[in-house]
Amino acid sequence: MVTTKAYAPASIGNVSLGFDILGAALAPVDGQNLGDWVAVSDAEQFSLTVDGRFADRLPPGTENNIVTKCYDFFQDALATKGVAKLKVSMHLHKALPIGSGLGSSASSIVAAFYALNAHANRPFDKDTLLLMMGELEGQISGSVHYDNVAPSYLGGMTLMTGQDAPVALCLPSFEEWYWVACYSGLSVSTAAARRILPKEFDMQTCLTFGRQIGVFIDALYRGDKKLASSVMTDVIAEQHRKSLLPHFDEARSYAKAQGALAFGISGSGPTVFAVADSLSTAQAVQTWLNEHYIQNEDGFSHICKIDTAGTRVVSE
Ligand SMILES: Nc1ncnc2c1ncn2[C@@H]1O[C@H](COP(=O)(O)OP(=O)(O)O)[C@@H](O)[C@H]1O
Ligand SMILES: N[C@@H](CCOP(=O)(O)O)C(=O)O
Repeated sequence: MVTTKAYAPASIGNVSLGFDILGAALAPVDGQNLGDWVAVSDAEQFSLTVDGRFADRLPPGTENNIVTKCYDFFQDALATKGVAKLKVSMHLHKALPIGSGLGSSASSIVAAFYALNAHANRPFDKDTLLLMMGELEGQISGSVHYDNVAPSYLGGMTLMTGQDAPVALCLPSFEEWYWVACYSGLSVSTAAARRILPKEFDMQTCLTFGRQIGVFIDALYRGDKKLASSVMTDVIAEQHRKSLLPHFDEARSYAKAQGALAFGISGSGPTVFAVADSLSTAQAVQTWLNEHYIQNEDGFSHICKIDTAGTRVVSE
């Protein structure tokens, strides 16, 4: 029996300054995995099995799992191309908590499409796959956005173009930066956290948003860490979402007092992230978050670097 297994890393959507258009993939510095994996095996009949720390939080019923929806979507796309359907079963290892702000649904979606495409000898190119991933992410979160699927798939820090090809651009990132990600253990629905946002923003906010993105990209390319971190603030979502995140303001105050370069909500939360330029600062922030931000036994934190590899086929 041939099996293809793909791992897709967790990601930080928005990275504070780039609502829906900027994302970053995460790799814990201790070498642990932080992401879901999906295996595709030859089989006469489709089935989906699940395991992993957060498998019991998935909606009951195979048909309600986003991985099954990816399978259906992929088969339809093969049919449109005139390619025979795949005869496979799938297995999801659900390591990321649902509604965490770590791109949990994106991780499952990306691992599923990547494994299906690899198993089928890669009938779809990168951009076509990314469009499929975005479509499925949109089905689950209320609107199509690529800031989790793109970094999880491509690795690194990615900027969305709004085009069909290329869907996303890979940006440089600072190798020296540590990214502390702390999940509180609560669940925040991305769809609900999107519904509470205003439908329109004033001129000043639009100008700040555009200026920040422009300055950030320029600073990344010139290697100007100070300028890059100075524009990592959120003028779109944070003020509306932080009421969903107990101890958010205290966490930021502590992180900044310790010397963190930036602090914000990861995706729609409740995970928060801090950027530090030394391991000792990252560790101090992590210790505080573990003691004060985590709310229950589901919570956890990791000190990460940017995962530059993105989704990959892994062995059994
Ligand atoms: N494999 C899966 N991984 C994550 N969520 C899934 C999966 N399959 C179905 N779901 C459902 O999709 C929704 C994802 O919620 P969302 O708030 O977008 O999570 P996240 O922000 O962590 O991606 C939840 O209602 C969850 O039950
Ligand atoms: N740009 C999206 C990102 C959502 O990320 P998630 O990890 O919470 O699904 C948003 O901010 O709504």
